[in-house]
Amino acid sequence: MFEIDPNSQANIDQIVTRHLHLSLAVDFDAKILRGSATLDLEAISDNVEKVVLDTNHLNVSGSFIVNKDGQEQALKTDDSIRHPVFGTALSISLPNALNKGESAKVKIDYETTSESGALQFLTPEQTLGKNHPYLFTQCQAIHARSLAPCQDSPGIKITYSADIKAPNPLRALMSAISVGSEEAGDHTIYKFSQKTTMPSYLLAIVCGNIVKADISDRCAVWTEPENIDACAWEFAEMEKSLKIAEDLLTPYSWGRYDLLVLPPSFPYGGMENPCLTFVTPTLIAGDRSLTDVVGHEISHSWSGNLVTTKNWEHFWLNEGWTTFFERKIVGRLEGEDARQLSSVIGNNDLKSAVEFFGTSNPLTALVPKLDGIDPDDAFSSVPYDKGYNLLYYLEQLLGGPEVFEPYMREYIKEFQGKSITTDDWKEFLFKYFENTCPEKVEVLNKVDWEHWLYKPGMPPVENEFDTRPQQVCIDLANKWLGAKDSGDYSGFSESDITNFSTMQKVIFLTRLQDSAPLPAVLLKNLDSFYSLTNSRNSEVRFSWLSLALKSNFEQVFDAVVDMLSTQGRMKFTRPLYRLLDACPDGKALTKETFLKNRNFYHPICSRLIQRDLGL
Ligand SMILES: CCCCC/C=C\C[C@@H](O)/C=C/C=C/C=C\[C@@H](O)CCCC(=O)O
Ligand SMILES: [Zn+2]
Repeated sequence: MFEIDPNSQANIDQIVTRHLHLSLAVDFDAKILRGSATLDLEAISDNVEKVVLDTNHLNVSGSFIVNKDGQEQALKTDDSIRHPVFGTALSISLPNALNKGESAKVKIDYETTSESGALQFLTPEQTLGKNHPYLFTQCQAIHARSLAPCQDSPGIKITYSADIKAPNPLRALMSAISVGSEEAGDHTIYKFSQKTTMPSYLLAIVCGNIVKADISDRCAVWTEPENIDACAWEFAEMEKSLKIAEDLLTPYSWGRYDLLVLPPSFPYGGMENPCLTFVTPTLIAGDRSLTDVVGHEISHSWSGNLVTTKNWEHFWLNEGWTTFFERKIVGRLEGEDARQLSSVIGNNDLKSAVEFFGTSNPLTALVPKLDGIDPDDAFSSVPYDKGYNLLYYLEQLLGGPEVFEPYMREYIKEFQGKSITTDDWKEFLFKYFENTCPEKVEVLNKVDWEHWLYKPGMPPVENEFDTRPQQVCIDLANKWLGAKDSGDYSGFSESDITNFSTMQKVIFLTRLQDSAPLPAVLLKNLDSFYSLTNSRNSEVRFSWLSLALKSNFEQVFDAVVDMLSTQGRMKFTRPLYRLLDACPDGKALTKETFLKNRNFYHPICSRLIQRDLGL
């Protein structure tokens, strides 16, 4: 326990799961899933007498060995080991010890509970259509154990199959290929198969009134019928991004790439569930200006889903590489200027994360220690953008894209299907350049690895991103700061930003935030010229409301409450609650708004906001 993975109690050093079969029924009245999990296990050491699985908030009614002839024999279990963060270890005694290479099939009958953190059951009024309930899961990082008993460590890779029984007319989908369905009275049983090995955090289920719009022969958008047209239009170019990623890396190996647009409480921008990426509806801007998140999730099909972190301490290998690939796609879709702007925004996010945690906080190290720590509590932009900055720095150091991109491809080929640590990554980096350009090893030996990988705070080297594409944003911000002093706002017009991309608007507003608090008259003029409060673009609206709250501009309080009440994406909700709470007259409104919306938010989001606000 805890040797290989500080966040799992499973005995993955003795026995591993090869395949998982889930047979579950969705009960919307009881708001639980009921059925069984069957694990094909293989001993990787001698004399293995038990299998210890991760569970959290599950009711287990029985564990059985399933013999070759399908006979089930009850097994003794012990669930006395309970960890406040990592859940209940389910220790199952095997009828006879297994030696290395021997296998066993174990079935656990169970049901989830109202405390299962992976699940969010929505009432009809929390959906768009208002007619049907809805269920979706979020398993990353360690919530799969509240969906099913499993070895809930990214160091274990499994194939899986499932049959999910859902009440008509609702439809179930999973992070797998749909392989048919059968009628069962007023229910339907949907069958799934995931033949590519993957970590447990990529298990995912959705069940609701969802329909599909095809984008290409391997891509489709799924969502409620009420917004299927808007979503199909918004994401019409995802096949193009998928092809760019394939050219950059290796052929796409998961079969389908579908996109599910969830109800607004979904806590993340996107979640890279294989075959079926989950995304927030806050990406629907009406002008395809927020689709870089889709580029991020597509990139996870290689970094994270094929080459996986061995445990959550090496999460940067998932997110740093994915952010790097995401920005390569942005560069090929919209030009190098866009990649540079995206890098600048990311660096600003990194600075905010380091400031929020504190520059000496161990969680701002690229590879933090997570003993006893819930990964959700450690989550921030650090693994994304400090990871990105390291890879960008290495690309420059080693001779640019023409040298680095071939290495990227070889890295994916080397480790696909595996779970690795930072040491594995670094060892291959050196080996690759020893073999291809030995003189580069000297360059690699000069990198301050200790600081980049293990020191908290900002990186030892600041990348020089191209400031030209952001200059127009900086100039406009300076013009507004000039007006602040002169009090003359006559020189502005809405056309100042009509040609700004989303990224340029975000950089412009972030630049002004650096000079906050700004006078109310300036903010009133800014909003009236650029109609920011009513922007349909969630990133622009979020940057504007953050700037206004940092200046205690109370006229935006209603718009802030509206944004906090109509979507649950933590990237927006957590900072907005903190900023509203910091306003002299915002405290009461903060608490009132949170208490009103806490059941609207996903459990992960509610818990983290409650912690942020000290409620
Ligand atoms: C290095 C230590 C930290 C390890 C944390 C691992 C998982 C955090 C757990 O909360 C899961 C996070 C899942 C994030 C999914 C999607 C994100 O890319 C979205 C980023 C923010 C947004 O765009 O909304
Ligand atoms: Zn990601």
